[in-house]
Amino acid sequence: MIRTESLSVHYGETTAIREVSLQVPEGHVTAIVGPSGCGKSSFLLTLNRMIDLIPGATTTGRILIGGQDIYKPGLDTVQLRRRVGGIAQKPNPFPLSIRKNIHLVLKAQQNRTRAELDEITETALQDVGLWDEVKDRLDRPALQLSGGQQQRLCIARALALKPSYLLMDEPCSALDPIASAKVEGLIEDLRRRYTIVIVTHNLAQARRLADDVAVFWVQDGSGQMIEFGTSEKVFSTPDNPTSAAYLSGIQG
Ligand SMILES: Nc1ncnc2c1ncn2[C@@H]1O[C@H](COP(=O)(O)OP(=O)(O)OP(=O)(O)O)[C@@H](O)[C@H]1O
Repeated sequence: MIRTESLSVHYGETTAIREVSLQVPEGHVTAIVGPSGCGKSSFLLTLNRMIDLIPGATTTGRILIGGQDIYKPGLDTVQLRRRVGGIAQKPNPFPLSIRKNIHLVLKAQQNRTRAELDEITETALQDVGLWDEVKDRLDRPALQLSGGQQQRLCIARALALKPSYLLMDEPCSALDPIASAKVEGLIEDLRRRYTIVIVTHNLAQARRLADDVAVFWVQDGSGQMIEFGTSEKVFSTPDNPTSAAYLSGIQG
């Protein structure tokens, strides 16, 4: 389970998100929705401490993942990021071959034979439904793949590290509708095997994919969570009038 307790993110003097407390149960897909600038990406960046890499960014509050406080002093952030994988908005394969994209992330951490690396690569590519499309061109540049294939390769690269949690920041927004539907279908396949937090502007997608939905909104100058519940509850009978208007497409 991922659990945030009164989590705030500050960029210098500005508070981007204020006191967000939510729980993501094991095996669930939780969608974070809300208008631009309400702190969705900032929230996601805290969950594998990628926010540490942004100059001037600080966090307060607590985050527990699998019961462990991920901000406790001395925590190994490399290990954390293996366990909590991130998928970016724009596909970002390394400018290397398809095979090397996966070998590289594995090699960085442990000694494996080439045969073992190839086996993990095949499994990861099969997991994202890409194996049949690329098995005859594994040594060709990853950048020659279509956008949707590149995004699935990036998901395969994350899966090769055997994470338990996946963070996805608008993983379909840079893709055309067909590629987007494929990636969405893939997320559907990954659910239950992984605990997923996905940021999306696509409310229909949130409704289709998510078990739980959190609505973020800027209030008093900072992003806050104004609604949280099961997808069914949030989309049918939201408690907060602002999120009700947003979810019905009237506002935002
Ligand atoms: N590196 C940064 N330095 C300073 N302010 C930042 C930085 N990154 C984000 N912010 C500010 O923090 C607030 C939240 O931004 P964030 O990107 O988390 O929102 P978002 O909901 O993900 O937006 P979008 O949907 O447009 O991606 C915004 O006011 C933004 O300008």
